[in-house]
Amino acid sequence: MQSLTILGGGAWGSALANLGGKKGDRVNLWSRSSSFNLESVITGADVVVSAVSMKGVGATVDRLLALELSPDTIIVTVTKGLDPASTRTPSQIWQNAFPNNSIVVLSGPNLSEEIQQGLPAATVAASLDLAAAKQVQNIYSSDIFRVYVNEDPLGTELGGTLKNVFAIAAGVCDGLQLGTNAKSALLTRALPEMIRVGVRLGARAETFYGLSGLGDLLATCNSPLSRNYRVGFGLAEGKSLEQILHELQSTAEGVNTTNVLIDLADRREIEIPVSRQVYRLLNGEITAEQAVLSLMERTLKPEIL
Ligand SMILES: NC(=O)C1=CN([C@@H]2O[C@H](COP(=O)(O)OP(=O)(O)OC[C@H]3O[C@@H](n4cnc5c(N)ncnc54)[C@H](OP(=O)(O)O)[C@@H]3O)[C@@H](O)[C@H]2O)C=CC1
Ligand SMILES: O=C(CO)COP(=O)(O)O
Repeated sequence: MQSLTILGGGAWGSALANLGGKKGDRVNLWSRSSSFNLESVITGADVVVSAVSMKGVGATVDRLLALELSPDTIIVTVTKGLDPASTRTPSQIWQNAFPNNSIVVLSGPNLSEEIQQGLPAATVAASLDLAAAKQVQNIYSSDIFRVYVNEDPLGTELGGTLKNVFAIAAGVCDGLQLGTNAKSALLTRALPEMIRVGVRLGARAETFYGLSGLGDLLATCNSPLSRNYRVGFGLAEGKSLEQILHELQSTAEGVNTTNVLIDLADRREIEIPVSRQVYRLLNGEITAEQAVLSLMERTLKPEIL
């Protein structure tokens, strides 16, 4: 029996606590409002899963740094975001803070509401330490959750993070009722945009064709269960971002990710035309219709994949 501690009792943290308990492992679900203290659930944990949203990663890392976390404890991060100050990914932040611990990224097409209903899903546990990834694979695999492993944590993490920008675009596309052809074009052009960014940041291109990239792109861009999709849909309906986020009462990481991505792409001169229109829309510079028109009127070019 293994001891598993989930940090963050939001939608995904709660689902991961349920999934983790399927094999009889001991599971602790902790959030900052918990009555029990963090030290008691960290001590002796084989695996600690960080399921907080991006804005909580820094504070959660600091809390753990103040405690004695064993170097044998595997840290799993499931956050899909980018840090606005450093543009780093959550796994990079965790690895920097805990250089002696194995860091595993768990990411894939995993809409928490479907998983809470017991519907089947698959995901990826990725780490530079393959043994640690396999340990997480064994803990989480069940008859409703199939876990693959790979050794590209950055690519795995960036797939899940960047697709949120395109989920906003997909929500716009559906909200404006642009049709199946437009949606297909959007998703197909999104993938090379994700790969372009990922490869420049050091990820492997092929990772983006897997569950954590294309898989999560398809799930999130086609489901009203996705909060990022709902942001785009609301913008197409003419709602303000403030109103949408207020109604959502939950995390839509794509809003922050878009802003950080533009910052990063500007500094590194990476061409990200779809993301740029999402950025302009989120920041009130253009309407949803103008965003579509800008993409259609771009300079004609070969189809670069
Ligand atoms: N929901 C989903 O389907 C999936 C979500 N993810 C990713 O998982 C992450 C969490 O998402 P989700 O659970 O859905 O979001 P929720 O909005 O449901 O929950 C957010 C969680 O982050 C915690 N949190 C926020 N700020 C802080 C902080 N400053 N310090 C400590 N904890 C903080 C919240 O704690 P508190 O409750 O105390 O406010 C809560 O536990 C996101 O990055 C998301 O992209 C990944 C895969 C699937
Ligand atoms: O990442 C997710 C599914 O894999 C959840 O998507 P949202 O954060 O858009 O709800």
